[in-house]
Amino acid sequence: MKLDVTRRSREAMRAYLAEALDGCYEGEPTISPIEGGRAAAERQLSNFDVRRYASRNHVTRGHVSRMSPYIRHGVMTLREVRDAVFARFGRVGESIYKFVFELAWHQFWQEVYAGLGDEIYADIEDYKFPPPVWQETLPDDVARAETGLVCMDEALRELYATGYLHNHARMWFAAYLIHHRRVHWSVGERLFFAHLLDGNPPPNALSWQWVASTFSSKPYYFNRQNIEKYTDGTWCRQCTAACPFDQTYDALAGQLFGNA
Ligand SMILES: Cc1cc2nc3c(=O)[nH]c(=O)nc-3n(C[C@H](O)[C@H](O)[C@H](O)COP(=O)(O)OP(=O)(O)OC[C@H]3O[C@@H](n4cnc5c(N)ncnc54)[C@H](O)[C@@H]3O)c2cc1C
Repeated sequence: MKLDVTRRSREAMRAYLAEALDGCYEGEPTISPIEGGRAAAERQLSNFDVRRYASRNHVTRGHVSRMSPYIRHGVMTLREVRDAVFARFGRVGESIYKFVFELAWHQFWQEVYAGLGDEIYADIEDYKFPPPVWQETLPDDVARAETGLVCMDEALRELYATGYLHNHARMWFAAYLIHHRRVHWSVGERLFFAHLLDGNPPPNALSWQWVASTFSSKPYYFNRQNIEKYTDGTWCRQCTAACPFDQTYDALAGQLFGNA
Protein backbone atom coordinates (compact mmCIF):
# COMPACT_ATOMS: atom_id res chain seq x y z
CA MET A 1 0.00 0.00 0.00
CA LYS A 2 1.28 3.48 -0.82
CA LEU A 3 0.54 6.07 1.86
CA ASP A 4 -0.51 9.51 0.75
CA VAL A 5 2.03 11.77 2.41
CA THR A 6 0.58 15.02 1.09
CA ARG A 7 1.29 17.76 3.61
CA ARG A 8 -1.64 18.25 5.99
CA SER A 9 -2.07 19.25 9.64
CA ARG A 10 -0.86 16.83 12.29
CA GLU A 11 -4.41 16.10 13.42
CA ALA A 12 -5.52 15.47 9.84
CA MET A 13 -2.48 13.24 9.32
CA ARG A 14 -3.26 11.33 12.52
CA ALA A 15 -6.84 10.74 11.40
CA TYR A 16 -5.71 9.71 7.89
CA LEU A 17 -3.11 7.25 9.23
CA ALA A 18 -5.52 5.85 11.81
CA GLU A 19 -7.89 4.94 9.00
CA ALA A 20 -5.30 3.86 6.44
CA LEU A 21 -3.53 1.61 8.92
CA ASP A 22 -6.64 0.22 10.59
CA GLY A 23 -5.93 -3.33 11.75
CA CYS A 24 -2.17 -2.72 12.00
CA TYR A 25 -2.23 -1.33 15.54
CA GLU A 26 -3.84 -1.97 18.89
CA GLY A 27 -5.66 0.53 21.09
CA GLU A 28 -6.18 4.21 20.43
CA PRO A 29 -4.29 5.57 17.42
CA THR A 30 -1.95 8.26 18.74
CA ILE A 31 1.06 9.97 17.21
CA SER A 32 4.36 10.85 18.80
CA PRO A 33 4.70 14.39 20.12
CA ILE A 34 8.03 14.55 18.25
CA GLU A 35 7.49 16.53 15.07
CA GLY A 36 9.27 15.73 11.85
CA GLY A 37 10.90 18.04 9.32
CA ARG A 38 13.76 20.47 9.01
CA ALA A 39 12.03 23.35 10.83
CA ALA A 40 11.31 21.12 13.83
CA ALA A 41 14.92 19.89 13.81
CA GLU A 42 16.23 23.45 13.79
CA ARG A 43 13.90 24.39 16.63
CA GLN A 44 15.00 21.39 18.64
CA LEU A 45 18.66 22.21 18.14
CA SER A 46 18.19 25.86 19.05
CA ASN A 47 16.57 24.76 22.34
CA PHE A 48 19.59 22.64 23.19
CA ASP A 49 22.10 24.24 25.55
CA VAL A 50 25.20 22.07 25.45
CA ARG A 51 26.52 23.72 28.62
CA ARG A 52 23.88 21.72 30.53
CA TYR A 53 24.97 18.44 28.92
CA ALA A 54 26.90 17.53 32.09
CA SER A 55 23.52 16.40 33.47
CA ARG A 56 22.97 14.12 30.47
CA ASN A 57 22.90 10.80 32.38
CA HIS A 58 19.95 11.90 34.47
CA VAL A 59 16.89 10.26 32.94
CA THR A 60 14.15 12.51 34.29
CA ARG A 61 15.88 15.90 34.28
CA GLY A 62 19.05 15.43 32.27
CA HIS A 63 19.57 17.85 29.41
CA VAL A 64 20.08 15.96 26.15
CA SER A 65 19.60 17.19 22.61
CA ARG A 66 16.88 14.77 21.41
CA MET A 67 18.30 15.24 17.94
CA SER A 68 18.51 11.50 17.21
CA PRO A 69 15.26 11.16 15.17
CA TYR A 70 16.42 13.99 12.88
CA ILE A 71 19.92 12.57 12.54
CA ARG A 72 18.50 9.13 11.85
CA HIS A 73 16.36 10.30 8.96
CA GLY A 74 18.96 12.58 7.42
CA VAL A 75 17.04 15.73 8.32
CA MET A 76 20.26 17.02 9.84
CA THR A 77 23.75 15.56 9.60
CA LEU A 78 26.10 14.87 12.51
CA ARG A 79 28.41 17.54 11.11
CA GLU A 80 25.64 20.15 10.97
CA VAL A 81 24.70 19.43 14.58
CA ARG A 82 28.32 19.67 15.70
CA ASP A 83 28.98 22.88 13.76
CA ALA A 84 25.83 24.56 15.08
CA VAL A 85 26.94 23.76 18.63
CA PHE A 86 30.45 25.08 17.94
CA ALA A 87 29.03 28.26 16.43
CA ARG A 88 26.85 28.99 19.47
CA PHE A 89 29.03 27.76 22.31
CA GLY A 90 32.60 27.56 21.00
CA ARG A 91 34.78 24.48 20.87
CA VAL A 92 36.17 24.34 24.38
CA GLY A 93 34.77 22.82 27.56
CA GLU A 94 33.93 19.47 29.08
CA SER A 95 30.28 19.44 27.99
CA ILE A 96 31.16 20.30 24.41
CA TYR A 97 33.81 17.58 24.40
CA LYS A 98 31.30 15.04 25.77
CA PHE A 99 28.67 15.98 23.22
CA VAL A 100 31.04 15.72 20.27
CA PHE A 101 32.25 12.43 21.74
CA GLU A 102 28.68 11.06 21.56
CA LEU A 103 28.28 12.26 17.98
CA ALA A 104 31.52 10.42 17.26
CA TRP A 105 30.08 7.22 18.77
CA HIS A 106 27.27 7.46 16.27
CA GLN A 107 29.78 7.83 13.45
CA PHE A 108 31.84 4.93 14.84
CA TRP A 109 28.81 2.59 14.79
CA GLN A 110 28.16 3.62 11.20
CA GLU A 111 31.76 2.77 10.28
CA VAL A 112 31.47 -0.64 11.95
CA TYR A 113 28.31 -1.27 9.94
CA ALA A 114 30.08 -0.23 6.73
CA GLY A 115 32.68 -2.91 7.49
CA LEU A 116 30.50 -5.72 8.87
CA GLY A 117 27.20 -5.18 7.09
CA ASP A 118 24.45 -7.52 8.30
CA GLU A 119 26.93 -9.40 10.51
CA ILE A 120 25.96 -6.84 13.16
CA TYR A 121 22.77 -8.89 13.61
CA ALA A 122 24.68 -11.93 14.92
CA ASP A 123 26.90 -12.18 18.01
CA ILE A 124 30.12 -10.43 16.97
CA GLU A 125 32.25 -11.85 19.80
CA ASP A 126 31.85 -14.52 22.47
CA TYR A 127 29.96 -13.61 25.63
CA LYS A 128 32.24 -12.62 28.49
CA PHE A 129 30.33 -14.99 30.84
CA PRO A 130 28.86 -18.47 30.43
CA PRO A 131 25.76 -17.72 28.31
CA PRO A 132 22.42 -19.18 29.40
CA VAL A 133 19.95 -20.79 27.02
CA TRP A 134 18.50 -17.63 25.54
CA GLN A 135 14.78 -17.06 25.12
CA GLU A 136 14.06 -16.13 21.52
CA THR A 137 10.74 -14.37 22.05
CA LEU A 138 9.68 -11.32 23.98
CA PRO A 139 7.87 -12.29 27.21
CA ASP A 140 4.23 -11.11 27.18
CA ASP A 141 4.49 -9.12 30.39
CA VAL A 142 7.43 -7.20 28.93
CA ALA A 143 5.68 -6.56 25.62
CA ARG A 144 2.65 -5.21 27.50
CA ALA A 145 4.82 -3.12 29.85
CA GLU A 146 3.34 -5.06 32.75
CA THR A 147 6.39 -6.53 34.47
CA GLY A 148 5.38 -4.83 37.72
CA LEU A 149 8.78 -3.08 37.82
CA VAL A 150 7.89 0.59 37.47
CA CYS A 151 11.30 1.49 36.00
CA MET A 152 10.94 -1.00 33.16
CA ASP A 153 7.23 -0.48 32.54
CA GLU A 154 7.50 3.31 32.50
CA ALA A 155 10.45 3.16 30.12
CA LEU A 156 8.53 0.94 27.72
CA ARG A 157 5.38 3.05 27.93
CA GLU A 158 7.41 6.11 27.06
CA LEU A 159 8.97 4.28 24.14
CA TYR A 160 5.57 3.19 22.85
CA ALA A 161 3.98 6.64 23.31
CA THR A 162 6.75 8.86 21.99
CA GLY A 163 9.21 6.76 19.97
CA TYR A 164 12.05 8.11 22.11
CA LEU A 165 13.85 6.86 25.21
CA HIS A 166 16.72 8.40 27.13
CA ASN A 167 20.04 6.59 26.62
CA HIS A 168 20.33 5.52 30.25
CA ALA A 169 16.82 4.04 30.25
CA ARG A 170 17.70 2.17 27.03
CA MET A 171 20.73 0.70 28.80
CA TRP A 172 18.72 -0.32 31.89
CA PHE A 173 15.98 -1.93 29.84
CA ALA A 174 18.45 -3.79 27.63
CA ALA A 175 20.36 -5.09 30.66
CA TYR A 176 17.11 -6.19 32.31
CA LEU A 177 15.86 -8.04 29.25
CA ILE A 178 19.17 -9.73 28.48
CA HIS A 179 20.67 -10.48 31.87
CA HIS A 180 17.64 -10.82 34.15
CA ARG A 181 15.10 -12.27 31.71
CA ARG A 182 17.67 -14.20 29.64
CA VAL A 183 16.19 -13.00 26.37
CA HIS A 184 18.60 -12.89 23.44
CA TRP A 185 19.66 -9.30 22.67
CA SER A 186 18.35 -9.55 19.09
CA VAL A 187 14.77 -9.77 20.43
CA GLY A 188 15.23 -6.45 22.22
CA GLU A 189 16.94 -5.01 19.18
CA ARG A 190 13.86 -5.75 17.09
CA LEU A 191 11.54 -4.29 19.73
CA PHE A 192 13.50 -1.03 19.84
CA PHE A 193 13.82 -0.86 16.08
CA ALA A 194 10.05 -1.20 15.72
CA HIS A 195 9.28 1.65 18.13
CA LEU A 196 12.19 4.12 18.17
CA LEU A 197 11.84 7.08 15.85
CA ASP A 198 15.64 7.06 15.76
CA GLY A 199 15.68 3.27 15.24
CA ASN A 200 18.85 2.74 13.23
CA PRO A 201 20.57 -0.60 12.60
CA PRO A 202 24.18 0.27 13.62
CA PRO A 203 23.66 2.16 16.89
CA ASN A 204 20.76 -0.08 17.84
CA ALA A 205 22.20 -3.55 17.17
CA LEU A 206 25.67 -2.60 18.36
CA SER A 207 24.41 -0.98 21.57
CA TRP A 208 22.41 -4.12 22.34
CA GLN A 209 25.56 -6.17 21.70
CA TRP A 210 27.53 -3.78 23.93
CA VAL A 211 25.14 -4.47 26.82
CA ALA A 212 25.21 -8.22 26.11
CA SER A 213 29.06 -8.20 25.98
CA THR A 214 29.32 -9.56 22.44
CA PHE A 215 30.75 -6.22 21.35
CA SER A 216 32.44 -5.08 24.57
CA SER A 217 34.84 -6.39 27.18
CA LYS A 218 32.17 -7.01 29.84
CA PRO A 219 28.40 -7.13 30.21
CA TYR A 220 26.64 -3.92 31.25
CA TYR A 221 24.42 -4.19 34.33
CA PHE A 222 23.16 -1.81 36.98
CA ASN A 223 21.68 -1.80 40.45
CA ARG A 224 18.79 -0.03 42.16
CA GLN A 225 21.04 2.71 43.50
CA ASN A 226 21.95 3.64 39.94
CA ILE A 227 18.28 3.91 38.95
CA GLU A 228 17.44 5.91 42.09
CA LYS A 229 20.34 8.29 41.51
CA TYR A 230 19.47 9.07 37.91
CA THR A 231 15.69 9.36 38.40
CA ASP A 232 15.71 11.06 41.84
CA GLY A 233 14.03 7.89 43.10
CA THR A 234 10.78 8.76 41.28
CA TRP A 235 10.15 5.29 39.88
CA CYS A 236 11.39 3.37 42.91
CA ARG A 237 9.06 5.25 45.25
CA GLN A 238 6.05 4.10 43.20
CA CYS A 239 7.25 0.51 42.93
CA THR A 240 5.88 -2.25 45.14
CA ALA A 241 7.53 -5.19 43.34
CA ALA A 242 10.34 -7.22 44.87
CA CYS A 243 13.26 -5.36 43.31
CA PRO A 244 15.69 -7.64 41.44
CA PHE A 245 18.19 -4.77 41.24
CA ASP A 246 18.41 -4.01 44.96
CA GLN A 247 21.81 -5.64 45.49
CA THR A 248 25.48 -4.79 45.46
CA TYR A 249 27.27 -5.03 42.13
CA ASP A 250 29.26 -8.03 43.41
CA ALA A 251 26.10 -9.89 44.41
CA LEU A 252 24.46 -9.09 41.07
CA ALA A 253 27.51 -10.25 39.15
CA GLY A 254 27.45 -13.53 41.03
CA GLN A 255 23.73 -14.03 40.41
CA LEU A 256 23.75 -12.99 36.76
CA PHE A 257 27.14 -14.15 35.52
CA GLY A 258 28.27 -16.67 38.12
CA ASN A 259 31.51 -14.89 38.92
CA ALA A 260 31.00 -13.46 42.43
C1 LIG B 1 20.07 -0.52 23.74
C2 LIG B 1 20.34 0.78 23.00
C3 LIG B 1 19.78 0.98 21.75
C4 LIG B 1 20.04 2.16 21.04
N1 LIG B 1 19.47 2.35 19.80
C5 LIG B 1 19.74 3.48 19.10
C6 LIG B 1 19.16 3.69 17.81
O1 LIG B 1 18.43 2.85 17.28
N2 LIG B 1 19.45 4.86 17.16
C7 LIG B 1 20.28 5.81 17.71
O2 LIG B 1 20.50 6.86 17.09
N3 LIG B 1 20.86 5.62 18.91
C8 LIG B 1 20.61 4.50 19.63
N4 LIG B 1 21.18 4.33 20.87
C9 LIG B 1 22.16 5.32 21.35
C10 LIG B 1 21.57 6.45 22.21
O3 LIG B 1 20.73 5.94 23.21
C11 LIG B 1 20.81 7.49 21.39
O4 LIG B 1 21.57 7.92 20.29
C12 LIG B 1 20.47 8.72 22.23
O5 LIG B 1 19.76 8.36 23.39
C13 LIG B 1 19.66 9.70 21.40
O6 LIG B 1 19.17 10.75 22.19
P1 LIG B 1 19.70 12.22 22.03
O7 LIG B 1 19.67 12.63 20.61
O8 LIG B 1 18.94 13.06 23.02
O9 LIG B 1 21.22 12.05 22.50
P2 LIG B 1 22.32 13.10 22.92
O10 LIG B 1 22.89 12.63 24.22
O11 LIG B 1 21.85 14.48 22.85
O12 LIG B 1 23.46 12.84 21.83
C14 LIG B 1 23.51 13.53 20.58
C15 LIG B 1 23.67 12.53 19.47
O13 LIG B 1 24.85 11.76 19.66
C16 LIG B 1 24.61 10.41 19.26
N5 LIG B 1 24.69 9.52 20.43
C17 LIG B 1 24.44 9.82 21.72
N6 LIG B 1 24.65 8.75 22.52
C18 LIG B 1 25.01 7.75 21.70
C19 LIG B 1 25.35 6.38 21.91
N7 LIG B 1 25.38 5.84 23.14
N8 LIG B 1 25.67 5.62 20.84
C20 LIG B 1 25.67 6.16 19.58
N9 LIG B 1 25.36 7.46 19.32
C21 LIG B 1 25.04 8.23 20.36
C22 LIG B 1 23.23 10.37 18.65
O14 LIG B 1 23.32 10.63 17.28
C23 LIG B 1 22.54 11.52 19.38
O15 LIG B 1 21.44 12.03 18.69
C24 LIG B 1 20.91 3.16 21.60
C25 LIG B 1 21.46 2.93 22.87
C26 LIG B 1 21.17 1.77 23.57
C27 LIG B 1 21.78 1.57 24.94
